Amino acid sequence: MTATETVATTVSDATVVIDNASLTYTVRSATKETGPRSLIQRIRGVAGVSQQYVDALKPLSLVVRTGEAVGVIGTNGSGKSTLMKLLTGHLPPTQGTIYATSTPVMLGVNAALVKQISGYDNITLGCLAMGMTRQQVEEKRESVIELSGLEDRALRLPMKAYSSGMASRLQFAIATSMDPEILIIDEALNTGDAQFRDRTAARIDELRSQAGSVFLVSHSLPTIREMTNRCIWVQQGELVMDGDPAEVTKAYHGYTKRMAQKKYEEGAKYLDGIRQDYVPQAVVWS
Ligand SMILES: Nc1ncnc2c1ncn2[C@@H]1O[C@H](COP(=O)(O)OP(=O)(O)OP(=O)(O)O)[C@@H](O)[C@H]1O
Repeated sequence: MTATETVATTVSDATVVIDNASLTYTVRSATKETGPRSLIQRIRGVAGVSQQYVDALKPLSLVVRTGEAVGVIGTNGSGKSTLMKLLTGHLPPTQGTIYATSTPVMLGVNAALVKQISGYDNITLGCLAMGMTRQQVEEKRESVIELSGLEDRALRLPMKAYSSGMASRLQFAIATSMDPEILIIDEALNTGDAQFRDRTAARIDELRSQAGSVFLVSHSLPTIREMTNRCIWVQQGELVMDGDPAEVTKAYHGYTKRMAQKKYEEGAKYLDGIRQDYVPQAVVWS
């Protein structure tokens, strides 16, 4: 990294501003010490626990503007989910600051729906949990049902009887019912069928056109190309590329292909080249 590009940030068009934010996890684990001394120390809480630090995200800055659907790619463990958790406020950054015009709504594999109650009841609960009034829930109910694409018979069943694709459909319909200004989709599309993917693509376009922003974390490069208009590549906790989805996914594929062929040295060199070309952003308020 040789230079830093200054990004003038006007409040009028930015939905998310990440200003030099990083995240280090602290992992505590039991050590393998044995013997009477270590037992006493353990009881006293002064030994037997070691602490490790994982730099999941190195300091990064990013400005996302209205109308952008940002694809987030990177190999396993590269820091994508950690970045999304910072955006939603599930984790505070170790350093730096994150600003958002409204709280991002996360639609992920773990989105909370209650397995024991029916799809219909989950619509009510989910919408209420997102802050709707009873009247707003009733007004939205039909559109949520329609977007989910689930039939009356399925919606009457407890959610524990749903396939993962059916659950994803319902999660998606509930999470987007509030027209969130910032929507984060973390791998939730992987379980859906073609019809669900088409509905999702249409809904993403709709949200973007209402001056919102969407983040889409996915390992599927065609999905990223199809559904986003900007793509960031996070690798080993670092933002290494940011740009047109076709270009970024092509470069990423160049890296993963080499690694899959066990050309590790060549892959590392290739990644270094990508890193060198990336001009990090620095946020300056104007
Ligand atoms: N709760 C945690 N405690 C400690 N380390 C963690 C925790 N969660 C993630 N990590 C570590 O942080 C790094 C980034 O993980 P993260 O889940 O953000 O990656 P990811 O890009 O989303 O991966 P994947 O594609 O596999 O979902 C990894 O090294 C991971 O081991």
